[in-house]
Amino acid sequence: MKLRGLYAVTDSQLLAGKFLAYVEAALEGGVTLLQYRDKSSDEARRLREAEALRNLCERYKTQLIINDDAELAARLGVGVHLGQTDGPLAPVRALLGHKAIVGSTCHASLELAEQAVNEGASYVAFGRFFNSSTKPGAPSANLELLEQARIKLHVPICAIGGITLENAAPLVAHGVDLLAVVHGLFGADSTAEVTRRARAFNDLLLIK
Ligand SMILES: Cc1ncc(COP(=O)(O)OP(=O)(O)O)c(N)n1
Ligand SMILES: Cc1nc(C(=O)O)sc1CCOP(=O)(O)O
Ligand SMILES: [Mg+2]
Repeated sequence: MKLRGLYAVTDSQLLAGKFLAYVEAALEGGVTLLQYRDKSSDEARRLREAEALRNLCERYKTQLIINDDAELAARLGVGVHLGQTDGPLAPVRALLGHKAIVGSTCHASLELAEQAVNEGASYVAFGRFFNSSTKPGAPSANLELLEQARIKLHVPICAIGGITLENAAPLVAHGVDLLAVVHGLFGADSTAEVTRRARAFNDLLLIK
């Protein structure tokens, strides 16, 4: 299966009080991957919310990815996204099996990306490409990196960090398959606007 499209990433603060309504609005507009990103240590809430997202994703035929937490991903039978400080990829690939989606943060490094692919990553994520209010301190990446990545790597390429409808087109033109977005999708003032934005991201990626 070729991974290409909008990669919606949740944010617990931004979505407080409207979590499932906004996520469903995004799914309504079309989401290829949905990442549950919750940096809290409230395990009971994390399990509850992740289960609710898995049910929603099943209804919309969207793939759920859990950020950071391979154990939770294994428990739910879904994918996982790991950063450079979230532990090694190979044992997680072994835990989740060959069909699971396992993503890896590679910042602006082709070397990290090649290593991730060798360890079994399903996609590699580069960023941040623009200023991000969600993660202002993330290291920055640029468009030239994407051209080299497109030539060297044979897995889907994900871009993240400050992506909006206004600045995403050059990323797509430089070969990005997955646009990972928090604020540019969920920082909307209505569910209707979230759905409109999701559709517009898909239009940018020429996805029906
Ligand atoms: C799609 C995607 N790309 C990058 C990240 C960042 O992962 P990481 O560096 O582990 O940082 P946290 O998100 O865990 O704070 C991501 N989550 N998703
Ligand atoms: C979670 C995350 N990781 C990043 C990286 O560069 O690795 S940037 C980022 C935040 C993405 O949120 P927004 O779309 O609101 O900028
Ligand atoms: Mg992480």
